[in-house]
Amino acid sequence: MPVQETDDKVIVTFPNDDTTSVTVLKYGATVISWKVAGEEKLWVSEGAHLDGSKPVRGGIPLVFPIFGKLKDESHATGALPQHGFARNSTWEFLGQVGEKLPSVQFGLGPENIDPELYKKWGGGKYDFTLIFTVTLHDDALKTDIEVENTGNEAFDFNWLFHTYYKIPDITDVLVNNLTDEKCFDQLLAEEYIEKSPVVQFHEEFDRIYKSVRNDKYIQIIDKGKVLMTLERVNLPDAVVWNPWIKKSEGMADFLPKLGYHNMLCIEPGHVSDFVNLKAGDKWSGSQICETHHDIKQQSNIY
Ligand SMILES: O=P(O)(O)OC[C@H]1O[C@H](O)[C@H](O)[C@@H](O)[C@@H]1O
Repeated sequence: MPVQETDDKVIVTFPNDDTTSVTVLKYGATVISWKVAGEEKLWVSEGAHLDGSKPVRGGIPLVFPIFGKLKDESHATGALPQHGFARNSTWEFLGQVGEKLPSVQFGLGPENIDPELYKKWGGGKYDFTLIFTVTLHDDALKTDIEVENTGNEAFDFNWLFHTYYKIPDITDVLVNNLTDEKCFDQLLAEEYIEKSPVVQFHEEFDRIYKSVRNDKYIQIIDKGKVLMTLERVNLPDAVVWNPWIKKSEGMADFLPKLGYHNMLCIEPGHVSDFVNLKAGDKWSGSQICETHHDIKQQSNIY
């Protein structure tokens, strides 16, 4: 069976190869596993709550309509909790939409959100539909989001795929193609131009790379070998995050405590400013995570 639905999740396997699969929890429409030829590509904490009591620590949580926590209480998203409500609402499974490349869809609207939480977004005056599509390739995973404003008022939102990759060891990996990009360092609260020829990790890391051209690949390279190549469609920003020792100690659901060695978040999104969606309009964005690729070194000079 290429698509199997249980009470709380949907499991999709590749035709004639059940070692390649993706599992999506209905809670948050969170991808909690993606295996290629039996090898897990995503990191999920051993302490993650998968019972709908808390956003999942790992996999691909979906961030909407706010990234982080806005300090400006007067903005319509100002009262929302960190990363909004998409990751902690139960989405509707809409069914299978592709066969050769198995594809499934999930939907979220105001009726699926805890009313108290929904009210925190502009007092509950916005009407919207989110359609999340997950497509399994033999060596890649594509996730698409479409946001439709089905109400009468324009609204502002952020979108982000908060993807946690599983890696052998953070101290051995580097990320390329971010040189000369503008970034906002969330730890220093400073904006500057990334000057490192490659991004490496030896302490807590939390940067929003802004307006990175979508024809740029972002690659995770482990000791000279490409682990993952990321392509983005209509997602200008990329957050790169590793909590390192102290921050992971402070997260009760982050286990084992040394787990930061084995994870790296690269999160494509539209977060450095808001998308303003007029009544009746649609917006969409995609991330494509590919496991096979040569090193693609790209600069900002072209
Ligand atoms: O703990 P969470 O709410 O899941 O957020 C986890 C992380 O998300 C993003 O990567 C942010 O850039 C980080 O600042 C934040 O710590």
